[in-house]
Amino acid sequence: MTVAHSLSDLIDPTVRLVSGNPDQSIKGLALDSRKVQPGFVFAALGGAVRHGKDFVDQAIIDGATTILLDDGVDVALPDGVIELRAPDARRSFALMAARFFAPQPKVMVAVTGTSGKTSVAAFVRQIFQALGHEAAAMGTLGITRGDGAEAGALTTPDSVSLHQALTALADDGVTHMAMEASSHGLEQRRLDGVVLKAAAFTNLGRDHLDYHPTMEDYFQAKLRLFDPLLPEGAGAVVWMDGSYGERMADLARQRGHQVLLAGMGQGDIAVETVKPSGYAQTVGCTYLGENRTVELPLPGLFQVANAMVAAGLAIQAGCDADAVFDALAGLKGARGRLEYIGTTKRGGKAFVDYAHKPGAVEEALKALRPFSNGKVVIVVGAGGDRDKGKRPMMGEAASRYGDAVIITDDNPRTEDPATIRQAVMAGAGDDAMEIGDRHDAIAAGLAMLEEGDILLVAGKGHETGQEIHGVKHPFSDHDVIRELLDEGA
Ligand SMILES: CC(=O)N[C@H]1[C@@H](OP(=O)(O)OP(=O)(O)OC[C@H]2O[C@@H](n3ccc(=O)[nH]c3=O)[C@H](O)[C@@H]2O)O[C@H](CO)[C@@H](O)[C@@H]1O[C@H](C)C(=O)N[C@@H](C)C(=O)N[C@H](CCC(=O)O)C(=O)O
Ligand SMILES: Nc1ncnc2c1ncn2[C@@H]1O[C@H](COP(=O)(O)OP(=O)(O)OP(=O)(O)O)[C@@H](O)[C@H]1O
Ligand SMILES: N[C@H](CCC[C@H](N)C(=O)O)C(=O)O
Ligand SMILES: [Mg+2]
Repeated sequence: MTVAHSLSDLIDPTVRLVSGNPDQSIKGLALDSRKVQPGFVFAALGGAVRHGKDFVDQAIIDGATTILLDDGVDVALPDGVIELRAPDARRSFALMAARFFAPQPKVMVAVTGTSGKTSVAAFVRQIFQALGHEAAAMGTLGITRGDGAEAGALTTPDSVSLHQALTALADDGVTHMAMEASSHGLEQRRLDGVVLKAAAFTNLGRDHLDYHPTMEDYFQAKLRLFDPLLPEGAGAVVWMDGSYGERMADLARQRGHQVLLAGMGQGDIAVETVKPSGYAQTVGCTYLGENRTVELPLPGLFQVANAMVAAGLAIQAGCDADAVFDALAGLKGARGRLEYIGTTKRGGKAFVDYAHKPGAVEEALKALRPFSNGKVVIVVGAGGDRDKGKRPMMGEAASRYGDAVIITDDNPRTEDPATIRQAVMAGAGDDAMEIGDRHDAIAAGLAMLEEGDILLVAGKGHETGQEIHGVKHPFSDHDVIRELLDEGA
């Protein structure tokens, strides 16, 4: 439940009141002038495309009583409007949202990394649930509670929507929460003000270099989860196998966190053996030197990593380690993550996965290889209006780790689909096929399967749309495969 607050109760010490009355009653907060209502604070912030200062006049017409601005931004406000200034107004605004919408669920954890966030958050939510807690997850799949999900537009929602949602969940009895922290969300301070018990890092690989100027900037955005978001001395979990694990762990330790390391053959949670049996895996691991065996009901080595990170997060959040490791036997994969859909009449198996970056294409293909007695076919494309540099790298990973490659469209958005496909083809090599229409590409992939072969349809996972020339058409890899199998593929 939200009530009006006095402005002075909402602002952190870095905010300067330049003009106006600090006892003013605040009715709501908006980052976007189009959401302003009478009595609101409007934060006029610089964005990727525009600057909120250009919408201040409209916000005031619509009833904003208070305007929050970064220091140094040149805007003259009319008399009677309360002016707030801050060195990092985006952060101050998120902290304001946290105070405005309190309370939050009592136990919250967050995970960041290029790949694995949705899976880890889903696993932590399931572990919390198995241990008897009222739990929810927030991320790419929206807000998930029990088996139901309420879709959201972003992995990490803007700070107002996020804090409002947390409070609604807390008011509705949710005590335990697992959240995905995207690099955009961390950079844009969308999660600032969330009180975390523990946080985790999975890995860092090529993605989003349209938004972050360099890999180092991308790393620094991820680091914000450990510093400043995670309170000093709290529990951190770091998956050590990637090239950034050690550095992230060192920085987390320097910040004073209790760092739990996890990895293949290394760390406090060390995976020693993995034996696949059907689509499940028996994992032999040690936790603080003690041997454990986990029956993980999921295929793929990367899911072992995600399950171990999830276990670490739940333990760092205060759960009993024995109960946590027991709970791993009941995990279900997040929708569209290495999900088996069905078998063709000739005996080839079709999977859907959300691999839409080079490292994920590699991992997904490696994960499926043990299930194939013959070839692994991949249908894949790259998204429009996103990191262009990853396109040939995705094609390269597809042809290196797959036996046959079909390049298709995956949300070209406002770009020319053929141009995107060409960029992916450039990395995939001459043997790759190009079939723009995704339905036809999937049909061609299924038709190539013989007994024991595998088809991986990569990139869309849970998605239910294909955005072409700015228009979103209904499309689900899952449904298309099912239909084609039902029609006799
Ligand atoms: C590049 C990016 O991340 N943009 C996000 C950002 O917008 P922005 O601030 O840069 O927007 P802008 O258009 O430049 O506008 C500047 C300011 O003027 C304001 N404005 C603008 C127009 C107006 O009429 N009135 C007004 O007040 C805007 O509200 C904004 O504060 O802040 C907005 C509010 O939080 C987000 O909705 C928006 O997400 C866009 C739609 C988006 O597509 N983001 C994606 C890339 C994203 O964030 N993805 C990550 C996950 C990626 C992954 O891991 O794969 C995610 O967390 O989902
Ligand atoms: N630990 C991992 N290491 C490498 N690849 C992974 C890992 N976990 C998942 N993947 C790959 O990344 C894909 C997306 O997984 P998931 O949705 O869990 O990650 P995410 O970080 O939430 O991704 P996004 O940022 O796109 O939401 C999977 O379908 C799989 O191909
Ligand atoms: N959160 C990611 C999802 C990408 C999914 C893929 N299907 C694509 O459209 O590239 C993004 O917005 O970049
Ligand atoms: Mg995700």
